Amino acid sequence: MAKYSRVSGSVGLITLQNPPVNALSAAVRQGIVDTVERALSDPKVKSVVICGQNGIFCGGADIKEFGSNMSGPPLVPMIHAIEAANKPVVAAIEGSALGGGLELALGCHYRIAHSKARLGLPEVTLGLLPAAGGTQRLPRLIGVPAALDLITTGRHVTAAEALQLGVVDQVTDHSTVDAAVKFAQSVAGKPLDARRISTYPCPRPSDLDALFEGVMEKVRQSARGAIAPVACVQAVRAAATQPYTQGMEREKELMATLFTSGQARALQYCFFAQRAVSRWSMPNGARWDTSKPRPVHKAAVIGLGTMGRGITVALAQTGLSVIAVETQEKQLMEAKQAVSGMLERGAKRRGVAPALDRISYSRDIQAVADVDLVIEAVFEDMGLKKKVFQQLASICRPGTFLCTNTSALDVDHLASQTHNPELVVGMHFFAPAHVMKLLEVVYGPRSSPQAVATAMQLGKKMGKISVAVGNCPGFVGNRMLKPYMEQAFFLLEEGATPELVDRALEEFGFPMGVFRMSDLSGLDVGWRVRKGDGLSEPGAPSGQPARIRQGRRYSPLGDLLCEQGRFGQKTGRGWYQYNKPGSRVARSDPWLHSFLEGYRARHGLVARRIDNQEVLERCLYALINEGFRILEDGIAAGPEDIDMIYVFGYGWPRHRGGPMFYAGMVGLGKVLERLEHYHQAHPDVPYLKPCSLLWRLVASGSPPLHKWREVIKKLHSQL
Ligand SMILES: CCCCCCCCCCCCCC(=O)CC(=O)SCCNC(=O)CCNC(=O)[C@H](O)C(C)(C)COP(=O)(O)OP(=O)(O)OC[C@H]1O[C@@H](n2cnc3c(N)ncnc32)[C@H](O)[C@@H]1OP(=O)(O)O
Ligand SMILES: NC(=O)C1=CN([C@@H]2O[C@H](COP(=O)(O)OP(=O)(O)OC[C@H]3O[C@@H](n4cnc5c(N)ncnc54)[C@H](O)[C@@H]3O)[C@@H](O)[C@H]2O)C=CC1
Repeated sequence: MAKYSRVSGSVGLITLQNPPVNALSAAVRQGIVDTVERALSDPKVKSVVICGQNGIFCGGADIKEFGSNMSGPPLVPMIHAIEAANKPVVAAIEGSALGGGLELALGCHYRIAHSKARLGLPEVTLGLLPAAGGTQRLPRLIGVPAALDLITTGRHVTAAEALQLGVVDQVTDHSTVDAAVKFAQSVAGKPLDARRISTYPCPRPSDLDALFEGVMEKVRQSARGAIAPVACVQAVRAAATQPYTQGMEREKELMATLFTSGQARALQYCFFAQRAVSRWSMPNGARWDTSKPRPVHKAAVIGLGTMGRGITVALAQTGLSVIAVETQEKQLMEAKQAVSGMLERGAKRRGVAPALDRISYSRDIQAVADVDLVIEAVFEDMGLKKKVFQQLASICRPGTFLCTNTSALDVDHLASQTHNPELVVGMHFFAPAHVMKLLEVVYGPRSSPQAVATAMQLGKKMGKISVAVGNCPGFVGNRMLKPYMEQAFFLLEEGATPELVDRALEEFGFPMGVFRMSDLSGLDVGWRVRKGDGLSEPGAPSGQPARIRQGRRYSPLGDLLCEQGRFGQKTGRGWYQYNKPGSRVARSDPWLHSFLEGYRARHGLVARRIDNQEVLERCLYALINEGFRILEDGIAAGPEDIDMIYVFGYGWPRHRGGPMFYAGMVGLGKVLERLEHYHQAHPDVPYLKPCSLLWRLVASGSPPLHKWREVIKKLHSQL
C-alpha cells in the first residue's frame, strides 16, 4: 500500500506502507501508481516526495512474490512514469534503499538521504540483476567502474559514500521527510530535463574493452560458478555501449534467464533460511520466542590457542569485557601479541579505536570468578576438558553459563562435571573465529532454554549466523564431514588423485577441495581423533586387516601420511607439497602419486578411471545422506539449519543453496537411486546406505523442502 497526503500546501507526500521493510509487493506498486497519478493530476500539488513508513525507505522487490504468479503493475513502466513526470519527484531515503527501492529512487528527480541510511543494489546476492533500470541508470549517474562495483558485489554503501559517488544529492542528520519536503518546495516549477537519468549519456571510459575484460575475469574467478555476477557485467556493458532503450532490452533479456534459474532459487532460499535459523526450537518444545536470554557483559575465554584468540577478539569487538586465560607463559605472550594485532587490523578496517583495554589476561583460572559466561577452548582432550569444567564449576559464581568450543566431544558429559548442567552448552566457532560467520550452539539433554537463548543471542551480537543443534559426535557440520572425507580417501584408493578430487569439488563451487582444505587445517587434527577412537595405530591396530576397522571399510591413507610427518601446510608437505612450511601455494607432489601407486599395489587395488560425476556423487551424496540421518535423529530441527551450517561454515557454494536444498534440486529420487547404486558396489561402507528418512521422503512423493518437517514429525511419531 501507499498512503497519500498533501503537506505544506503544495507537496504531494507518498508513503510506502508494507512492514517490515516496505517491500514493493503488488499492492505497494499499485499504491505508487495510483498516488503518483493523483499527485500529478492535482493542480495544487507542485512537487512530490516519496518516503517509506517506520524509518525505512524500501527494501526492494518483495522476494516472497518471486516464486508465485507476479501480478500488479510492473516496476519498469512505473519508474518510467515517475521519471517522465512534469513535477519534481524527490525520494526521501531513511533506513535502507535497496534493490528495487534504490531503482525507484533513481527514477526520482532528486534523492535526499538520512546520514544513517544504507543504499545498494544487492540483487546479485539473490541470483538476479537490478532489472528495473538499475543496470542502465546507475552507470549513467556515477560512471561505469563505480556502478560495476556496486552492481556486481551487491554491497550496501553508507549515505556519505552515496553522496561522494553522486548517488544522492543531499544528506541530512535531521528529519529526512522534512528536508525532502522543503527541498521539493524549492525545486517546484524548475526544469526537469537535466534530472532524468535515463536521458544522460553513459560516460565511456577510453579503455572500455580492457576495463570490461578485467572486470569479467575478476568476477568469473570470485563467482565460483555463480551466473548472476557475470550477467550483471553484461548488462552494465550494454549501458556503456548502447542507447538506453536497447540497454533496457538487454537488461530484461538477461533478467529473464536469471529469474527462472536454479541459482536464483537457491540464493533466495538462503536469504530466508539465514533468517529462519534464528527461530530455533528444541525437541523438548523450548523455542526462541518463549525463552528469555540473560544479558552477557563480561565473558572469559580459557585456552588461547588458534580458537581462543579469535574468540577473544570477536567478544571484545562486540563490546564485552573479556578475561583471557592461558596456562602456558609462552603461549600467553604470543596470544597477547596476536590478539592485539587482530584487534588493531580490524579497528583500522572499520575506522574505530581497537578494543585492547576490554581484555585482561591471566595465567590463573581463578580470574574468571565474576564473569557471566565462559567459553572453554583448550586442547581437544576429554580428560583435560573435564578437569577445566570441574574447576569452573567451583570457581564461577552461581548462574554463570559454561560453554565449550569442542568440535566433536560430548557436551553432556562435560555438563555432568558441573553442579548446574542446565547452564552448559556448546559454542562451536569456526576458524578463524573472529572472521567465520558460523556458530553452532549445541544443546545437551539437560541444557536449559535460557542457556541456549543466551548463547544464540550472544552469537547474534557477535555478528554470527547462530544455529542451534543437538548433541552428538561432531554435531551437524563435522558429523557430515566424516562420510564426505571418507569417500574422498576411498576414491584415492580406487584410482583418483587429490588433484582430480579437488578439481571436481572446486568446479562445483567449493573454495577449496577436500584435500587442499585438509592440508590447510592440518592432517594431524583428524589423526589425533582417529587415534582416540582406536582407529589408527602405526601398522594398523593389532588383529585388524589394514583396510577394515570395526567391521567396515577403512582407509589408513591419512594416517600413513601423518606417520611420515606430512601434516599439510604447516610441515610443507601433505596431500600436496609447498615451497616451505606455512606456505599456501599447493603444488602437485610426485612423491604422493608414487606413494598412492605403491599403496594400491600393496593392497592389490587396480586403479580405474574416475570422473567428476563419480567424485561429486560419492562425496556429496554420502554427506547429504548423513544430513538426512541428522534430521531423522532430531539433531537439526530442519533442513535450513543444515544448509546454513554448510554455507557459512564449510564453503558450500551459496548459489547451490546448501546440501539439503541441493538434494531437492537434484531430485530426492535420483539421490536415493545413486546412493543405492554406490552402496551395492561398496556394501562395506554404511555411509552409502540410504537412510530411512530419504526413503520415506521419496515414498511420500519427494515433497518440497519446506514440507520435510511434516514427514519427519510423522516418522518420529511412529518410532
Ligand atoms: C519468464 C520470466 C521473466 C522474468 C522477468 C522478471 C522481471 C521481473 C522484474 C522485477 C524487477 C525487480 C528488480 C528488483 O526490484 C529486484 C529486487 O529488489 S530484489 C530485492 C533486493 N532487496 C534486498 O535484497 C534487500 C533484502 N533485505 C535486506 O537486506 C534486509 O532485510 C534489510 C537491510 C532491508 C533490513 O534488515 P533487518 O532490519 O536486519 O531485517 P531482516 O533482514 O531481518 O528482515 C526483516 C524481515 O523482512 C523480510 N524481508 C526483508 N527484505 C525483504 C524483501 N525485499 N522482500 C520480502 N521480505 C523481505 C525478511 O525476510 C525478514 O522476515 P523473516 O520472516 O524474518 O524472513
Ligand atoms: N582449530 C580449529 O580449527 C578448531 C578447533 N576447535 C576446538 O577448539 C578447541 C581448541 O582448539 P585450538 O585452538 O585449535 O587448540 P590449540 O592447541 O591451538 O590451543 C589450545 C590452547 O589451550 C591451552 N590450554 C591447555 N590447557 C589449558 C588450561 N587448563 N587452561 C588454560 N589454557 C589451557 C594450551 O596451552 C593452548 O594454548 C578444541 O576443543 C578444538 O577441537 C573448534 C573449531 C575449530
